[in-house]
Amino acid sequence: MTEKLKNIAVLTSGGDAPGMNAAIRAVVRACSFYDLNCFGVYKGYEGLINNEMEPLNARSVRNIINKGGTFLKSARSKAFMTSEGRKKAHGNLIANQIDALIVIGGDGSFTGALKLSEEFDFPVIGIPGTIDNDINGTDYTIGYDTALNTVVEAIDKIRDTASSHNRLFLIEVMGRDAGDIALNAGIGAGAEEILIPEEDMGIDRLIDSLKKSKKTGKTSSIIVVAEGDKSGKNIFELGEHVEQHLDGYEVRVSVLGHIQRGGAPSCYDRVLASKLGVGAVEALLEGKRDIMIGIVHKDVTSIPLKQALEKRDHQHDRLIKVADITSV
Ligand SMILES: Nc1ncnc2c1ncn2[C@@H]1O[C@H](COP(=O)(O)OP(=O)(O)O)[C@@H](O)[C@H]1O
Ligand SMILES: O=P(O)(O)OC[C@H]1O[C@](O)(COP(=O)(O)O)[C@@H](O)[C@@H]1O
Ligand SMILES: [Mg+2]
Repeated sequence: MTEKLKNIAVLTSGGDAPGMNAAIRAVVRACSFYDLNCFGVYKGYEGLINNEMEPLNARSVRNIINKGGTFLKSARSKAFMTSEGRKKAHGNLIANQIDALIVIGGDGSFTGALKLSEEFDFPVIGIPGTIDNDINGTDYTIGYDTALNTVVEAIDKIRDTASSHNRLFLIEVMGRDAGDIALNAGIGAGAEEILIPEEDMGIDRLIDSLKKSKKTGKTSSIIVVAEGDKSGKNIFELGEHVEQHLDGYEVRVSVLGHIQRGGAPSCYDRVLASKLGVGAVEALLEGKRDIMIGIVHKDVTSIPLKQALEKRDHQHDRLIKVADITSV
């Protein structure tokens, strides 16, 4: 593909993540460096279907490395889930003489990109951008580090109230299917208990554990609950259950919500995004396609996009033990 590679398109898709702008910037500037044309597609796959794209040059991406969100905007596109939608999207790529598409997004976006490649033999590259960190084959996804820092900062603040009022707080963090944010931010913020989607702790064990830690002299407690936890109760029901079964604490529930997705990216996310953006363009120049560019032990790596969507070995066990030990 190297000889005919001339025009690259880039889009951001799915939930926005801090560092997406830095990734777009790196893609655009790598194109400029290697003398390729870069087109920015607005609103993810929705914009691809509606032909909302324009050329970007090195100056189009000035002053965005420090900004959260994505200036290309993002979308969850229902139309792209249909074969008619994807046909339209492909038609627009061809009409604009695009040779390859770089998709910055999460597992859903990669599934869509893979369909584009399989159905129309169109070259795609994925860059993992999601706060969830739920992608196989990369140690980190863009936005995850920033989200962790945001969550820890928020929990630190809630801890002030928890300890001043001898309260137990249940704090819901994002992560529909992945417990990475809950587990890591939970350990970082010193939570007593952490509930994640990958492991059902069971409500009885939770109550027992809270009773035990109360006996050791704790006067307040923080329970971090991932959005997708498998306790079978939503966080408010869980709060009521805990209040009914545990003496001596007032219980409060706090749902952190979308503050976790916003804000200036951390330095780690900016550097990660820059490495992956450059890596994506260089991979295309090397003739690679249908891969995800990731980071493994500090090295920029590539794996087939299909593999990026496989169930990952999240290695939560060690962290769960660390959480148990450090919250004793
Ligand atoms: N099975 C699928 N087939 C085609 N497109 C998909 C599929 N799953 C997701 N997509 C596209 O990718 C978009 C983003 O996926 P989503 O799961 O919302 O976010 P993320 O990429 O962050 O996981 C969806 O809105 C849809 O347009
Ligand atoms: O913003 P929305 O549409 O409510 O989506 C919320 C979901 O988006 C996320 O923040 C990010 O998920 P994706 O990266 O898969 O889009 C999840 O943690 C959360 O469940
Ligand atoms: Mg996802």
